[in-house]
Amino acid sequence: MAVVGGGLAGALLALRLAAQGHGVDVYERRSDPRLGGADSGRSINLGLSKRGIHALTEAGLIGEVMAMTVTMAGRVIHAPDGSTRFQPYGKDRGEVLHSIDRNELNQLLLDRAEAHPQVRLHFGHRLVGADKARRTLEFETRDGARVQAQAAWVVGADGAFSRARRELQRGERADYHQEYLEWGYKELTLKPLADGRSAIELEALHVWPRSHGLFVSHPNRDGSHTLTLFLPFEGPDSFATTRSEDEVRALFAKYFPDLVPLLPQLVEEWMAHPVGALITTRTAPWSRSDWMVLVGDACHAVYPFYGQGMNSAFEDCSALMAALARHPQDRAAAFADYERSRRPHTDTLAELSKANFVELRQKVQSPWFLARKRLDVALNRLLPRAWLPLYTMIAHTTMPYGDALARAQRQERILVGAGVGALAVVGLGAWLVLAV
Ligand SMILES: Cc1cc2nc3c(=O)[nH]c(=O)nc-3n(C[C@H](O)[C@H](O)[C@H](O)COP(=O)(O)OP(=O)(O)OC[C@H]3O[C@@H](n4cnc5c(N)ncnc54)[C@H](O)[C@@H]3O)c2cc1C
Ligand SMILES: NC(=O)C1=CN([C@@H]2O[C@H](COP(=O)(O)OP(=O)(O)OC[C@H]3O[C@@H](n4cnc5c(N)ncnc54)[C@H](OP(=O)(O)O)[C@@H]3O)[C@@H](O)[C@H]2O)C=CC1
Ligand SMILES: Nc1ccccc1C(=O)C[C@H](N)C(=O)O
Repeated sequence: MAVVGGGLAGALLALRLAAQGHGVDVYERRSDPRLGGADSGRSINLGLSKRGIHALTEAGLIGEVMAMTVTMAGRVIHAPDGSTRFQPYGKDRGEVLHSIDRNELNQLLLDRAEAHPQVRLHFGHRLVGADKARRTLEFETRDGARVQAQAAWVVGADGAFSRARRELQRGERADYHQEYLEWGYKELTLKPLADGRSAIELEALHVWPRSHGLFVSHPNRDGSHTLTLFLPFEGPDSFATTRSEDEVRALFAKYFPDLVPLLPQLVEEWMAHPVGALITTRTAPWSRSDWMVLVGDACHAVYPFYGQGMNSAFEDCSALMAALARHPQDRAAAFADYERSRRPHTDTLAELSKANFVELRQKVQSPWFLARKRLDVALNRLLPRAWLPLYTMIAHTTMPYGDALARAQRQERILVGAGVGALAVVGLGAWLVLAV
């Protein structure tokens, strides 16, 4: 069988399938990232949380992966006046996120996959076509040659701009919805101090929320942080209007003055680094007969603001493996079962990811929002089984995303009901006092 895409989900799934006895050919468009080189990917680092941890545990890799991470105990919010405020990610040190370099993680997964005798990796192979009737895939290699491969069945794990999805849907009654965010992103590096210490709190995700831009940073083990600036593509103070050195300096002086002394290479990095686009996709079906099935961003790309893209892609691998185990004799039924049980929840994740953009940009500075967060954590400490904040359920449990949202909405209704009740009691009390 074949896996298209040797990224995060593709490499993990290859390993899991090989462990079940499948012979797996992995086709990856890039050259081998372990050899370095220009197209070995960007330096994005990612927040690993419970769902990803669970899937990596199933694959027996969690020990090695954890050794590559930096703990993020909470968010540090940087206000425009330079003051900071810490918001923990959960009720205790067990409820944290883990920052990991995507390239390092990908390389580890590829190493482990390649070490399995049942796995063969083919780099520099870009999927360009598929013949569903003949069960063949067509790839373009680095030198522009076309090669064909026969595959008993195929997993499309080729990311947000998936070619496998396009091929799966060709000539079918299929849905595809893609939404672009009007904001793009650019990565910058906040280097460690001369003595190797981090210039800002290491064990946290940092956020600089502004009306017109948002910086988020993930820590690295060497004390540096990868900063991601989210900014509108067009309009005033946008990527379109920030092109010259003076424009870059002016943007930072206006919105992020506290970052300027920490980024001596700001202008050089700004000029050298690309602006990335962000999309949300929804698609159906996720599979075709017993031949092809999609996982990860290929079937549900989400905005990165909840930090769940990779985690949900890894969770897909677990869900697909479980569905295959439930239907050992009927792969088509396994694919359909996987999609049925999973798609409503990844649809919910897409909405949650959009909502967290608003939370990070606007809400995190509101006193009302912060009080509400604190109440959530306090109730969770008091009633650890009965009361679970939404963030806790998404980041620190494997509860299906849709169930987590429904439960959070029920809790919200209880809180509103209790608030209205409390107000009514106070009001009644006041009336009685006045009436006597
Ligand atoms: C700025 C940013 C921050 C993020 N932060 C987080 C975070 O904190 N936590 C989190 O969980 N997620 C995060 N994500 C999301 C995460 O990166 C993705 O969800 C994750 O990489 C998806 O994994 P995947 O295996 O589905 O796809 P990918 O990891 O993209 O792998 C797809 C692979 O397929 C290959 N490929 C593509 N086309 C072809 C083709 N035609 N033929 C062969 N191979 C092909 C690609 O080269 C790639 O290697 C973030 C994303 C961004 C952009
Ligand atoms: N949800 C999201 O919005 C995002 C998710 N991601 C995820 O992270 C993964 C890796 O990220 P990264 O290495 O930065 O990926 P890139 O942004 O470098 O994209 C990888 C490839 O996808 C194709 N591509 C990029 N943008 C578009 C577009 N607008 N329309 C069509 N094709 C496009 C290009 O292929 P070609 O050169 O052949 O044209 C590009 O080389 C992605 O595969 C994706 O799954 C990444 C960015 C955004
Ligand atoms: N990975 C990201 C990339 C960009 C923006 C935010 C994130 C986050 O993970 C935010 C985190 N989940 C938070 O809620 O604080």
